[in-house]
Amino acid sequence: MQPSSDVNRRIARLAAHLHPSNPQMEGYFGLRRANCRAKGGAPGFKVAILGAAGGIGQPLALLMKMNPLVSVLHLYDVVNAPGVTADVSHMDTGAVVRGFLGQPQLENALTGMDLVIIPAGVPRKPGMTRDDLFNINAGIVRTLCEGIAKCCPNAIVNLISNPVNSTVPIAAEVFKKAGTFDPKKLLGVTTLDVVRANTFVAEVLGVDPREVNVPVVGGHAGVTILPLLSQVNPSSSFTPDEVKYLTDRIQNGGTEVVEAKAGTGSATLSMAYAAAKFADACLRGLKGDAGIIECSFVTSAVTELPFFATKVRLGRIGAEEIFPLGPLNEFERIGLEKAKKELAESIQKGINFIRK
Ligand SMILES: NC(=O)c1ccc[n+]([C@@H]2O[C@H](COP(=O)([O-])OP(=O)(O)OC[C@H]3O[C@@H](n4cnc5c(N)ncnc54)[C@H](O)[C@@H]3O)[C@@H](O)[C@H]2O)c1
Ligand SMILES: O=C(O)C[C@H](O)C(=O)O
Repeated sequence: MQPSSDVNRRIARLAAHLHPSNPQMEGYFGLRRANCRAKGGAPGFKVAILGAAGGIGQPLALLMKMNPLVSVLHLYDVVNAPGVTADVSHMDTGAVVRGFLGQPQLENALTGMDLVIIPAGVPRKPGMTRDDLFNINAGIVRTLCEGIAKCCPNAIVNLISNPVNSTVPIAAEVFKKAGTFDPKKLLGVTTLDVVRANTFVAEVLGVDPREVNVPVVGGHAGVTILPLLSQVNPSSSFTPDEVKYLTDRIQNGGTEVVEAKAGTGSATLSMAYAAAKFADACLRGLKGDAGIIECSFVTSAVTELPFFATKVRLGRIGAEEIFPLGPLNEFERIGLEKAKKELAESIQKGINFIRK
């Protein structure tokens, strides 16, 4: 009799021939080498990226594989998941990586996850608004959220797919229909607006962007992106021309990238950075770290709208506290009214997509 470890090794070798590059893929029948490896024993969280083979998904997978709070990383896409999974899984960091390809593997990708990050969907081309993506992305987000409701209803969801002002209401309606909606756990990712605001404000002030924090409230499209320059930390003053320049640039930062990429997509690298920063904040909150505050588009009573982005405190159960807008100046009050008008329509459009 051969010892069973020898037999297993032979089976693994044979399987590697048949399935040479995909030992981490769902459906691989040999030994799961990555799953078998000792991982240094660090406890961590299970994170899934849906749309992991895309422009955002790939660098985000890389950044999440580098996050020491992640113990298991599931990479799901309808195309190219095996290649991205094989590639990322060779990084010598702690997280175990597994790949999942196509709808039949969605449930296994989601089961047991603590955090699900969704960058699945089509990006803009020059001349398009984010709302022009609604027809394709709304259906994608609905399907993925139905999977979350079924397989990991307690997971925190970070929703990146545009138009965020509508996809977050879509996700909320899907979860309500399934009876799993927890408003604290559904977070629209607006971190890129804050990242851009910090960068552009730091340029104007001539300081290091890491020392600047600009609250950006409202939503994630055009005039709904409302930077509160009167509340910049550290406290700073701007001329009216600077306020106008900065507000326009922050509101149109996405379009600036879409135009520069000239038809090949929208922000992917800065977005992956922003998504990884936000996901890390969520994980630190889950772990019990205190004082984690980020802006996010969430279910909110801060205005009369059902969803709104403001600063939130992230904790063990998600967005545990939602902060009010704080004092606004006249320019910001006018901006807020414009933002609310557009937001109301985008939110309703998302709700109607599921209810009607
Ligand atoms: N919230 C933000 O700040 C922000 C910033 C940048 C981009 N975005 C949005 O993120 C989305 C993705 O952008 P990108 O540049 O990565 O696009 P991309 O086309 O490069 O990648 C999208 C990925 O989603 C996958 N996908 C499509 N349908 C899917 C499904 N049903 N299930 C799983 N995966 C699916 C595609 O196969 C692709 O790999 C776009 O909607 C874009 O507008 C949001
Ligand atoms: O602008 C886009 O379409 C992508 C994203 O929302 C962004 O702000 O970069």
